[in-house]
Amino acid sequence: MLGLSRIARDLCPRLRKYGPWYDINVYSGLPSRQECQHTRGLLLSGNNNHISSEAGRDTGARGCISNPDAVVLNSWDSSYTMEKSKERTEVVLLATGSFNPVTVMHLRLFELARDYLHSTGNYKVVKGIISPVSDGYKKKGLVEGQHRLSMAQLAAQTSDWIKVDAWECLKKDWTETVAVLRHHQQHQLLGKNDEGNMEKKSGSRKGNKRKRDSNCQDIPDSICAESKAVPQVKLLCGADMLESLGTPNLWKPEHIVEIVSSFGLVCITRMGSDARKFIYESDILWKYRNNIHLVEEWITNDISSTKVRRALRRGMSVRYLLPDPVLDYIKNHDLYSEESEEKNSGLILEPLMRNTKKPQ
Ligand SMILES: Nc1ncnc2c1ncn2[C@@H]1O[C@H](COP(=O)(O)OP(=O)(O)OP(=O)(O)O)[C@@H](O)[C@H]1O
Ligand SMILES: O=C(O)c1ccc[n+]([C@@H]2O[C@H](COP(=O)([O-])O)[C@@H](O)[C@H]2O)c1
Repeated sequence: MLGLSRIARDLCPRLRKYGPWYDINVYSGLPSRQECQHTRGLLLSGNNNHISSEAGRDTGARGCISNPDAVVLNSWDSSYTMEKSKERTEVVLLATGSFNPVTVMHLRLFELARDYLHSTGNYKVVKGIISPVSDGYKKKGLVEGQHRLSMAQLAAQTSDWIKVDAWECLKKDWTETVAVLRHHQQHQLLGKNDEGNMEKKSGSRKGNKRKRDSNCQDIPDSICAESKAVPQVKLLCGADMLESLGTPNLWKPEHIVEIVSSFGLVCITRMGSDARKFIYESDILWKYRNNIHLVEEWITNDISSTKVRRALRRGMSVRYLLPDPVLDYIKNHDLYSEESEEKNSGLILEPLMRNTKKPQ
């Protein structure tokens, strides 16, 4: 802890020579991510240390601790620095849901979110993750996780940046979404550190991938090897999922706070849901509204998995609503029928079950 404060103090004069806008002010506690939107610079720490140290008092800029546990320098005057460094905060978009089955609209969510984030000039989306929910979610009509995973994988084959992750889906028990976000954020953190360690071991810096930051020229190698900020994982959802945050006993209030304060949401509008109104009417969401990106889908498209399953049960065509390989998979495995729709019938959805359990 003290070592980190010392490093921060040490770096301050070095950075200041690049301009008066830099100041390092390492806060205790977790600021919301919107305070860290333009993160870049030095990754100083892992683990659960919330560091409290002041290393300068010039007006203008500050560094902050962003979850999970990375200390980064960021600029107060973002527009100036953006122009100067052309660096944008890297983002990983995580979509959770049943994907029962995955539809083309699920893939569209990623494209819409990426376009929007790029258009702000502040973000660079580096990856999209589809994380189908576990069978333990116990939603009515939920077919086996292995099938939902396979279909999602077939759908994602058409994209070079959207991937499917099986971690959540293959667990026997249902995992709360905040834990899925934490898992993927941790994965990003470890990934970056591994990359740094590999470079240190091999002594090489390949191509442009890990180019040394020019602000970092005379900073010790041991720190600069980890100089790229860790991508932020943000939850990607449709407006109906956002509205589900208001369903009594479905989401834990502290999880909602963590999702919107520490991670952030990218929400795509959807017919039948009024996300703006919902945010306005929720004190928690309103407080963190700067960390909720609402993306208008102008080419409205109300494809839903429920409607697709209904059409399949009735022998109606769903071609062009799902990628062809997904359609073939459904046919080959005879996936959706009246019988499959009765799966979990009469069971209580796992989150409701957990949140309404009476204390012993
Ligand atoms: N047409 C759509 N517009 C906006 N968001 C959508 C749309 N379809 C799905 N989503 C979003 O995709 C995510 C995963 O959704 P999910 O797997 O529940 O599919 P779904 O089509 O909403 O299913 P269902 O019809 O059973 O509710 C959720 O965040 C959901 O809001
Ligand atoms: O984390 C929670 O408390 C929580 C409560 C309810 C639902 N979720 C997640 O929200 C998603 C909802 O998917 P779906 O298909 O029911 O719309 C799914 O990924 C669930 O795990 C998450």
